[in-house]
Amino acid sequence: MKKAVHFGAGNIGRGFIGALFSESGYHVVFVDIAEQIINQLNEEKKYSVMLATDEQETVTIENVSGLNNIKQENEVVEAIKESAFLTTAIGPNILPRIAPLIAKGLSARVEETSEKLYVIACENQISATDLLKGYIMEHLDEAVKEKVLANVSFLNSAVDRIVPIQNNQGSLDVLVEPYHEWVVETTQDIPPIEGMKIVPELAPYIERKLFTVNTGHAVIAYFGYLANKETIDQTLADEEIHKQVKATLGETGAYLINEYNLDPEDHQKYIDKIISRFQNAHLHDGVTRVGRSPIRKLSPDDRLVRPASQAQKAGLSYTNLAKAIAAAMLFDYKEDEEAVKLQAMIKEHGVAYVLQEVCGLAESSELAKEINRHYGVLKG
Ligand SMILES: NC(=O)c1ccc[n+]([C@@H]2O[C@H](COP(=O)([O-])OP(=O)(O)OC[C@H]3O[C@@H](n4cnc5c(N)ncnc54)[C@H](O)[C@@H]3O)[C@@H](O)[C@H]2O)c1
Ligand SMILES: O=P(O)(O)OC[C@@H](O)[C@@H](O)[C@H](O)[C@H](O)CO
Repeated sequence: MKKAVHFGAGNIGRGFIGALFSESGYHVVFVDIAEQIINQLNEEKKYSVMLATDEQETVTIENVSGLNNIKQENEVVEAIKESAFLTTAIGPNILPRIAPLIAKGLSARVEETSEKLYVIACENQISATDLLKGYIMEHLDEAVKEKVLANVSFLNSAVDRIVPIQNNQGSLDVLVEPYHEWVVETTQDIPPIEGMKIVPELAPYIERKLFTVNTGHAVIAYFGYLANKETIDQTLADEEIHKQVKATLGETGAYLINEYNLDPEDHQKYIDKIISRFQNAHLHDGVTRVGRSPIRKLSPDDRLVRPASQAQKAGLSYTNLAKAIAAAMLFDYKEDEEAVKLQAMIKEHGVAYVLQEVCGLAESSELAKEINRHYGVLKG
């Protein structure tokens, strides 16, 4: 049976990418540090993916197993040697940590076979696979690098499916929204995978996805958190926040339409569809999950700062994005390591310092001034 090795047996790993490989006739080897999930995958050899709809349709995902990347390095290397695809859904910050083991696997593989391997990072980050490739290259010597570059294709991608934190401790089953989109950038002929869409240029797809789905999500999460809401759908029921989301997506929309020559009517339909996805009450998607890792979300190329600075450059409105950035800076959720770090930075050095160090915005920039103004108002 064909094999795919997937790093990260979490929500997107089991609920989306791993499921698509299994449905496409692959045996999926999940690699993770979560011992319990790995043991369960090896014992149960299957799990269910349930759709968050009234009917709760369920699909059984079979041909799965698990490996622990800390305790089973050699087995992971073997799996990399035997696989046609290597994918990740582990979080952008974790990619540098798994790179040494992937490098080891690729080194062993290219010594034995010149069969193509496709490496695809499925993270919410622009050029995540290119970044992963860079981290891997740091661990390869020159001769091996050449072979890896000849036999391994590194493909960027955009992934879209809302998978909340699961409320079923001890079970491998995953509740997911019905909608999904996986776009992979390549001009090569690659083995077909159910649900994978191939495009020659990813930029319009990933920017449209990140700056609509993830920007909208972030706005709901940060304003919802400030308003003591628990879930995304509950927050969106608040009229003021709903208006704020629409206004912010109006700003990212104007930038996207301008940048990628999108049809404004089609883009409005895309926004409406996404807002309806956020309203799915079956998901119980927490504002603290969606707002997680605020330092990552406030970085220059992510869902808030990049569309705001791009809009500013294009002479478009960015005031609602600036307000959302200010709300993100007030996310003081104690169980989120990055939120704690961000609050400590603000307390010690002030907002202007954080805008410079985290968001890459000079104090003198109009955008930084606008964010600072909103921060003052929101903080009260
Ligand atoms: N959940 C969603 O709705 C969604 C949708 C699209 C994209 N994404 C992206 O997918 C990625 C994963 O998100 P998720 O929601 O599935 O997160 P998750 O926390 O459910 O899954 C991440 C998995 O990675 C594992 N992990 C963490 N550190 C590791 C390490 N050093 N070695 C091996 N495994 C490790 C964790 O144990 C966990 O099982 C993120 O980049 C996220 O932005 C998520
Ligand atoms: O995964 P993050 O932390 O980058 O973003 C949180 C959510 O916006 C995200 O997981 C969405 O649910 C997902 O991107 C939908 O496709």
